[in-house]
Amino acid sequence: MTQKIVVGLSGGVDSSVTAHLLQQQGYDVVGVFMQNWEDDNNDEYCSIKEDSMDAIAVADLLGIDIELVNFAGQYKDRVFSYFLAEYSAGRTPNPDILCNSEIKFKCFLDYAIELGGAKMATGHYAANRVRPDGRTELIRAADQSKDQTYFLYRLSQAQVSQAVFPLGELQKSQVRVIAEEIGLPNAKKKDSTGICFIGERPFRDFLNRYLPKVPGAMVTPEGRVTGEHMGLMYYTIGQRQGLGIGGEGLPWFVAGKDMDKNELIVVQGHDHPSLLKHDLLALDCSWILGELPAEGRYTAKTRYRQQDAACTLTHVDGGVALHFDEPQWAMTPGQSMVLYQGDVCLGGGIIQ
Ligand SMILES: Nc1ncnc2c1ncn2[C@@H]1O[C@H](COP(=O)(O)OP(=O)(O)OP(=O)(O)O)[C@@H](O)[C@H]1O
Repeated sequence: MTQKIVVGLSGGVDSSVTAHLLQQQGYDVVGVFMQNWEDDNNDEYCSIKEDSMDAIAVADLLGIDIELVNFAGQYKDRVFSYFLAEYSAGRTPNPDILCNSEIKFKCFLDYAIELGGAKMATGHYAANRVRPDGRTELIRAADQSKDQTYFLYRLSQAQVSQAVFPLGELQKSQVRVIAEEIGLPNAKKKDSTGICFIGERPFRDFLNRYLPKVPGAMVTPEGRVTGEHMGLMYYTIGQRQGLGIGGEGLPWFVAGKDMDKNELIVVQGHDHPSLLKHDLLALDCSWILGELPAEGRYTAKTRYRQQDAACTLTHVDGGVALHFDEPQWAMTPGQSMVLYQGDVCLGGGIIQ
């Protein structure tokens, strides 16, 4: 009997090619399109309707069944509420990471099992491999420029071991060629960008719909007032655009927030010492193999689009401390530190 596999079909190129490749491997493929966001005002920035129609067209072309499922309630409770709480606390969360561990690889996985699938697959650029001890590890994608392990670091052993990532060995250019060869209607569709529920909409307007803005002073670390900020939640460490202070000398950057005084700390110059730090504390950690990595040498990323950097890990109460060989730029509270050993993604935690 052919094995059933449930594929997350987003209407994009990657998941469409994923479904096709699994068909070729002989699986009985079922597609599922998830709706994770419901907007009451049906605005112009929301592409869910269009994406679901694309997913249906792809399923039609491939000759597979497709189910539409709504996880918007779960998304609000488990991802969006965290997103708002973090912004209120002056931090910069990454909701797409939580969406993977709480929705795509939890609600979706449960649903896939209900549908009779022994496994679930997505078009993520990542791979997994069973180790000699029987546990499954998460591996970087062959296409280093597309690798998405950073977004998957909070998956548990159970989640990683039930996932299939057919694009892990391919380059994105090969995926596009396959998409054209099989005549996918969406072969030229652009990659999605940004946080999924915000999409291309203006970020400040969106956030202000949910959180009140409290303007305050913009100050240098020495306490000199340089202007007014529009609300601390709108700014992130390392931000240069939108500060409204120009004039003489080097450009200005956000270097910190004083939540008690409602002040935004700004410094002049990309390489100002308060933006460059050797040390990092990560709490609320999650480890793919189910155990805290031993103290020692690793590499780590503190943002997605970044080469990982050499560091030394030590254990601390409730998490890990990293000391980087070279100072890292604009490490941001609320963002994730993701730890690697060679090509293996070990997990990570939230930067404090
Ligand atoms: N709305 C959705 N419904 C079902 N699966 C989804 C949905 N959004 C994303 N996924 C799954 O998660 C994978 C990674 O999502 P991501 O948002 O990174 O997509 P992407 O790289 O733009 O891929 P794609 O080209 O397939 O949209 C997708 O390839 C797909 O398998």
